[in-house]
Amino acid sequence: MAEFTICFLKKGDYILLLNRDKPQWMGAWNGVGGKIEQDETPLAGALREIKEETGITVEDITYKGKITWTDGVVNYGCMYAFIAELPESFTFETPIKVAEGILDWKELTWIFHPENVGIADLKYYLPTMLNETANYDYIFTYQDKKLVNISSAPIEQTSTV
Ligand SMILES: Nc1nc2c([nH]c(=O)n2[C@H]2C[C@H](O)[C@@H](COP(=O)(O)OP(=O)(O)OP(=O)(O)O)O2)c(=O)[nH]1
Repeated sequence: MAEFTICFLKKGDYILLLNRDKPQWMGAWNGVGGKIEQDETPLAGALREIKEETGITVEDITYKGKITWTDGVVNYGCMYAFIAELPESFTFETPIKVAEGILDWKELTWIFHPENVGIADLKYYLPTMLNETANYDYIFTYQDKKLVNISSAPIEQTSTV
């Protein structure tokens, strides 16, 4: 089962999102992240992808839960989600073109606007991750490439990755 990370770099009411040049979520705004390498922990993978895709070294990063993709029978992949808080004094000029696409700071109200058709499926899990200290295991069920069901259950508060 392929394992990925998805990371949200947050500064105040803004999140640094990536509009990807390639699948998955090609052309849509999403967190940064990628495939976890062999013998790499999810946290190490998240820190590596953040550095590779943005050049930023984060210090304050928190594991926020796991999203598993299933067809209802077989789990075919998952991603570990992280939020990294950046201090108000941190500066990173955007928009900026990087190897994977375009990085830009996006305001939370823009990201979660009901008319916004340009974002990945983060509206289903990111609000809870931003607002709650509890972590959840999310199960996303796809049929014919369409998301047909989402369920979530709390993860042990002490869980680390
Ligand atoms: N595979 C997959 N990734 C997803 C989905 N939804 C979602 O937000 N993602 C995220 C997880 C990763 O942050 C990103 C996909 O990463 P990627 O395939 O570009 O991985 P990578 O950077 O290691 O790519 P590569 O160098 O191996 O081509 O998209 C999904 O449904 N499937």
